[in-house]
Amino acid sequence: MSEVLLAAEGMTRRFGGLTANHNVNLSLERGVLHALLGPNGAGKSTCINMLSGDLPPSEGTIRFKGEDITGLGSHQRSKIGIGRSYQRTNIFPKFSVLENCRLAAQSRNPRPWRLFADALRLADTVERARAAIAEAGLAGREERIAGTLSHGEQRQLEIAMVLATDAQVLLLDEPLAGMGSDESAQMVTLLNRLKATRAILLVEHDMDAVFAVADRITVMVNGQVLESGTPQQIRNSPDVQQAYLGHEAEHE
Ligand SMILES: Nc1ncnc2c1ncn2[C@@H]1O[C@H](COP(=O)(O)OP(=O)(O)OP(=O)(O)O)[C@@H](O)[C@H]1O
Repeated sequence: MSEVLLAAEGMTRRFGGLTANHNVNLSLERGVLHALLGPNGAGKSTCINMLSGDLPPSEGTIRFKGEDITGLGSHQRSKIGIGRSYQRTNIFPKFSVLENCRLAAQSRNPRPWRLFADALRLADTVERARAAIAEAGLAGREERIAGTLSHGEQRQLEIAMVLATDAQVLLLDEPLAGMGSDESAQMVTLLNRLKATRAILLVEHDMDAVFAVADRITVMVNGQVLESGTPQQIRNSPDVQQAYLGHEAEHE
């Protein structure tokens, strides 16, 4: 049985006269990697920003496990299990891998200012950080200074930081950006592993990777959902082909 964790209903966002998302319906299920595709400016980042709580929708409802969370900000959403990574790497480069993840794990504690008075909670936070590091494929790198990691490892660290918050929904904004083919392949393997127990939304430009890893694909154009379906349905969709060909033609 599918378990819908996060769902957007009629989600709309206007910036002045521009409608960046119009009546978007999207649902993310546990065990499913859902990719969001679309040409530049289609509205993908706006969509992910509304799901993460970084941006309030102008209209529509966002539900987590059936409950209306439209009014919650990103910090509150992180605490209930909705985590996101950003387009640009967002780590503390001078801190170790473990410290980065411990800070992320700590951010979920209800009273972080009591942390140092509470040895048990500290141990729990470190434990969670270590587990996240291992799950993201960085075991053995705990003491490395984050800024000295390779680009690919830094993106893995970003994911480890999201995992350290105990996120059940992962909203990932271009985790493959700037990666070479070996690094991309590793990230694809990692995403495949992570989706078994979580719901993932992946915004990504690398089509090969998307088709290799996605169970479901939604294509946005001009702020609207053009098509949503299995990779096979999307690949064969005349509307999607038209949208992408049309877009490429603009750049010729
Ligand atoms: N804060 C903002 N203020 C005004 N307009 C914005 C803002 N954020 C996004 N937009 C506009 O909304 C539209 C959708 O942008 P968005 O960044 O969501 O697209 P995208 O699909 O993520 O693009 P890309 O692939 O280039 O990241 C664009 O026309 C963009 O200029």
